[in-house]
Amino acid sequence: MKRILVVGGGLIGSRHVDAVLAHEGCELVGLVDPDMSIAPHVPRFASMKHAPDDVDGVIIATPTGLHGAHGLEAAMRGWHMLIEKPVAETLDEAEALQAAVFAADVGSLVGHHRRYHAPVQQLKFLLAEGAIGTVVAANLIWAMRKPDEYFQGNWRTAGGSPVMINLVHDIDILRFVVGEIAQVSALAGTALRGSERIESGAVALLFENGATGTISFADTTPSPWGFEAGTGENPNIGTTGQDMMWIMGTTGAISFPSMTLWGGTDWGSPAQVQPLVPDHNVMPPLAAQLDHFVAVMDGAAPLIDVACATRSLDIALQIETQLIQQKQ
Ligand SMILES: NC(=O)C1=CN([C@@H]2O[C@H](COP(=O)(O)OP(=O)(O)OC[C@H]3O[C@@H](n4cnc5c(N)ncnc54)[C@H](OP(=O)(O)O)[C@@H]3O)[C@@H](O)[C@H]2O)C=CC1
Ligand SMILES: O=C1CO[C@H](CO)[C@@H](O)[C@@H]1O
Repeated sequence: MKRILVVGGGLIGSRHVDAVLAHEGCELVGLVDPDMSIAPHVPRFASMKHAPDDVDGVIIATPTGLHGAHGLEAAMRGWHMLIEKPVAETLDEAEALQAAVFAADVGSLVGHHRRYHAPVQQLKFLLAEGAIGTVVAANLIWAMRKPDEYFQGNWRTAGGSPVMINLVHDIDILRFVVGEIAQVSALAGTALRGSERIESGAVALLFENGATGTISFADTTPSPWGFEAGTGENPNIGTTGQDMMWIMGTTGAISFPSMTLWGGTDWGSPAQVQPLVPDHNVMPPLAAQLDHFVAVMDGAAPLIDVACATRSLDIALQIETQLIQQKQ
């Protein structure tokens, strides 16, 4: 039985609390959050230093700017950690965390939970085995209308750019299924909410394997296209089941999450849909991620540790920096 502490009890932290309570291999030590009125049904601590020492693993679900400090504190106490994405706010913080995790010899996992979706894993496998030949291009959309209250009176007022909160997930799945990203070029859309925050934009990508990609993103449109809408993964976000990622290769193409596989090599006849049975999640990705965290605590290789997640952070920061520079 693994003793798990959750730090941060907001939108995602409360889902982690529920996942830990539901996991038969885990026992919830409690929740750390300065607001002692939330989650009164579980043991509560006002800060990490008030938590007991006999913790096996900590789930860090605090605002992004606190991930680095909370991760260092967890490493100093010898706790394995699952840190929400992005792994940290800056590359310096992520690198310091990487060094601390290594020095403390604790396991680390970063909450890019989309990697646990069965269709994402199937897509990675299909591309690797050449189901569409050599990948030439990947196009992705992440667009939804976030409620204005989401940005009011909290850390997201300043730090709520969809690049750091949402696109970092999309960047991570592109890295996971297509390959490492070598270069990015980004254009910012006009902000409509009257804040300095980035709200929308377009990104061009060059992968190390020579493929190119595009991302179109916005948090200001009630669009049907985005990972959450397409897969139904987030209970707070409506599901449309629409595709949001289209990948093209030398012998075919595939769209996600419908996993519609197209084949055809000749411009004289239309591409044909090929038979493919999409894989389905056997458990919610957050539960699968927790299962994997238990395995990591027992010595398994993490699917995405601090070092790997730092590469997704790096790409997100490059995009964010270009967008901010255009607004100055
Ligand atoms: N993987 C995923 O699907 C998701 C990941 N995330 C990531 O998780 C992180 C949190 O996001 P989200 O849940 O939306 O944010 P919330 O603001 O909803 O939750 C953060 C919580 O942490 C609390 N908190 C602040 N300071 C501390 C502290 N020192 N110790 C303990 N708790 C503290 C906040 O309290 P208070 O409000 O009083 O400051 C709040 O309750 C972000 O990094 C985000 O990118 C977010 C959503 C989904
Ligand atoms: O990480 C995340 C941040 O918030 C989103 C909602 O706005 C989630 O859907 C997403 O998975």
